[in-house]
Order: sequence, then C-alpha cells, then structure tokens
Amino acid sequence: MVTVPLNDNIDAWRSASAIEEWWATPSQRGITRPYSAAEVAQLRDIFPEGEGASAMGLLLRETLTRHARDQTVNLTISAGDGVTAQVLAESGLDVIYASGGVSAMSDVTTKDPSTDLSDYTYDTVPSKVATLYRSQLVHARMAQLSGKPYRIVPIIADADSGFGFQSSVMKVVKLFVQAGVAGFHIDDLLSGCKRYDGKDGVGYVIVPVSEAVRRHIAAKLQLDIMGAEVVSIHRTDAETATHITSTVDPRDRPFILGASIAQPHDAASAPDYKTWIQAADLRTLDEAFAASHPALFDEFTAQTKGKNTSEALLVAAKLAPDFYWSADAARTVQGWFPFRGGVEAAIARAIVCAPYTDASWACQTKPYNPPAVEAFAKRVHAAVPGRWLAYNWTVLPAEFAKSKEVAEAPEKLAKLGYVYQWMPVGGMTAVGIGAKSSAQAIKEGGVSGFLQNAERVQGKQRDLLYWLLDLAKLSDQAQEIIGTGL
Ligand SMILES: C[C@](O)(C(=O)O)[C@H](CC(=O)O)C(=O)O
Ligand SMILES: [Mg+2]
Repeated sequence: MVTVPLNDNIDAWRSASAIEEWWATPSQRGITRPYSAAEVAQLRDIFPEGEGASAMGLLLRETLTRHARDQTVNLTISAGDGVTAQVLAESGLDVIYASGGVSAMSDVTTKDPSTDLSDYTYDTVPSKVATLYRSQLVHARMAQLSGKPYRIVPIIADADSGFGFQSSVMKVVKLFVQAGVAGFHIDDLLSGCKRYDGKDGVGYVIVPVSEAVRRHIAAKLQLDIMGAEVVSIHRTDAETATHITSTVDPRDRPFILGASIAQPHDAASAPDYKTWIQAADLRTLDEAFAASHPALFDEFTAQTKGKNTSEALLVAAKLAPDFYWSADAARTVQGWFPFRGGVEAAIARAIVCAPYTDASWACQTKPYNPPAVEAFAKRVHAAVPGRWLAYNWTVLPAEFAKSKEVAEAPEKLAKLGYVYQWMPVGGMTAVGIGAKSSAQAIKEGGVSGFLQNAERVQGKQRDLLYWLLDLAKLSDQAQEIIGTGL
C-alpha cells in the first residue's frame, strides 16, 4: 500500500463534515442539493485540483455582488486568445467570456470550424479557458517580477447543453474547473440541431425542464466533488424555442402546443409541415379545452393540477368525450412537439432551475425587447429576490449603434439586476477590427503606417514590444537563479 505524508489532510478533504461546513458558507448555502455530503465525499479524488478555479469563482462572486449592490454595468465581450484577454483585463473590464459560438466558428479542437451548433468536441471551450486563464497567470508573474500592478479577470465560459447526458455534463465541468474557469452556463437546448432559416418550421429545440434541472444538478455535483467555488449560470433558450423533445414534464404543459382540429394524417407524414400546423390550429391543451368547453374549464383545471399533457388529456376525455386535442399528431418527423416559446416560458424555467444554480439568463436571439427584459427581471426577482441576472447583447443591428434607447439600456438593465451583460461574439469582431485596421495601415503606409496606426490605437509604442521584453524577464530571471555554477 502506498502511503503519503498528507493522509490526515486527505481524510479531512474527503470527509462529509468538511463538505457540510463548506456548504454552509455564504457562496454555497443558497443551493439546493438533492444529495448528501457523504455521497459527495465518496466520489472525491484524493487531491483537490480546483484551487485556481475556486479563486476565480470567488473573484467572480465578488464582482457580481459589487455590481448588484451598486447597480453598475458589468459589460464585456468574448476573448479567444491571450492577447485579447490581456487587453480586456488591462482596459478594466471585469469579466472575460469564452464563447462556444466564437470557438465553433473560428477555433475548435478538431481544427474544423463550422456553425454554432454545439456539435464540436467538448474540450474545445475548456481548452480556450485554459489559454485565457494561463496567459493571465503569466502576466501576473511578469508584473510581480517588475513590481507593477496587474489585474486578474474571471472567465465565464459556455458549456452549451453539456454535450450529451449527465456524464458528459460532469466531464465538461471537470475540464472547466481544471482549466481555471470562474463561471459557466448550461442551457436547455438539444445539442446539434438548431435550424437558423426556419425553413422546415423548426428553429431551436429544447428539452423538458426536468432534464435542464438534471443538467444543473450534474454540474453542481461535479463542482462539489472538486470543491470548486465556480459560479453556475442557468441559461434557457425557451424564448426562442419552437419545439420540445418530450411532453413528460407537467411544468412544460402551459407551453406545449397540439392540434385542436383533427387532420387526416399526422404532421410527420404531411407533405408540408408548416401548412399542416396551420390547418391544425395549434393551441395548448388548456386553451383548446377552454375554447371548446368553457363551462367545464374550472373542473378541468381543478382535476389536472400538476398533471402533464397526457394525464390532463385523459381528464379532458372523461369530462368531454367529444373533445379533440393532440400533441402527438403535431410531432415533427424527429418526434419533437411544437412549443410556444416566449418570455413566459423563459421565466417559468428560470424559476424552476434557480435553486440549483447561481444566476439566471434567458438567451436573446432577437433584437432588444425592453418589456420582455423587464418582465423577466421583475418576475424572477419576485420569486427569487436578489437573483443575479445575465443579458446577452447578441443581435445588434447597425442602427442600434446610434439609438438612444440602446445607449441607455445597459445601465437600465443593471438597475433591473442584470449584473452580467456581454456581447458574446464581440471578441471575434474586436480581433477582426484590429486585423483590418492593421492591414489597411500597411497597405496605405507600409511599416511606418502600421506603427503609427498601432500607436494611435494603443497610446504608446511600448505595447508593441511589451510582451516580448517583459516575458523575457521571466526566463532571464530563471536562468539567473539557475546560475552558471557548474
Ligand atoms: C452566447 C452564445 O452561446 C455563444 O456561443 O457565444 C451564442 C452566441 C451566438 O451564436 O450568437 C448564443 O447566443 O447562442
Ligand atoms: Mg454558445
């Protein structure tokens, strides 16, 4: 048997009481865990390996708490490389985002960029985080050596849908923690099947809310196993969703649509899906029953409390044998059910998932919509006071740049509790702008044009050599310490 001198510490690290003590601390005590500290202790490794991520996680918690308290704007963009990360940190931004979409489109582990479909290998964004985190470590070392101040900025990363089932959620979270992440978001999408043109009547497909909850519990379990302070963000795509994979969860019933007019064939065997759903007059079960049997609706509501669509449909059939409604008939060829996406569905999901996560985010794929943004904040806060909220500025039409409403919006959102706001694709735009202005300067003025342009943007030419010379001090210092004595 191998013995290590740290046995006592290891026993403490793997003890249920130490875990319980940690769960009672301010960062952890708000979380609902459907498992015990003893069960987590059994799954712990001999050594903890999340120290860097925990430090970053605590820093992020501090940052979000400060912005929530002061109602200040915390706005940032993504970074895909160490240079961008460093510039964002030096410029005073409080968070760096590691985007799945930007990675998908520009730099994936398999080296074959494509659409943002969450079908890239799951080590892609963790590996990006490692780059952003480790380059910050190097800069902190450089600064320490030269006695200069430095900033470490926490990284929030995109965990997409967790890349499969619960085990893959745990694996991607583990990689994130090992990489030094401060926070991550997990969504409720079905991986790999976004349709952007809507040509087939299907856009975003989500999973039942119970599956979203299980993803968050799996993620939290992995954080608990690793003892990591990392912030977990609930993301829902329910605002955009057009379909859901299953009708099993009663909490999804208010948004599941079915045919209220019987058709000769199911939607899946119809020549044109969109024409079929129009003819079938899609409604929720409750809407259809209320419209066809208003006198029985109160009785129906009372008897179907907490029931999913199939169970509620049985009640409807007993109360009114002539009633017709079918979610099954409206399934797509893949078996997905029509879903009424919107802010109501996003709010419902945010409230259900809040106990297992630290922050809530309804992903935006349409231009800024103030009433929806406000409704989400107010209703989520009514259910979960003080909840951290996030907002993505993704769809940014050119006219936004000059609109007064959008200019004032980040501040307005900060007052509503949106403590983290970001332009997810902004890192790609920023790199593109830098490259484009450099290329233009070279074309117009050669070496001198390039240098003048760099100086104009960066303020001082020192920045051009900063990395090379200051980094070199680190290796020079190591050589100095090793010496020439032998
Ligand atoms: C935020 C996001 O998840 C990302 O990967 O950056 C994407 C961004 C995008 O595709 O525009 C998303 O909003 O789904
Ligand atoms: Mg993404």
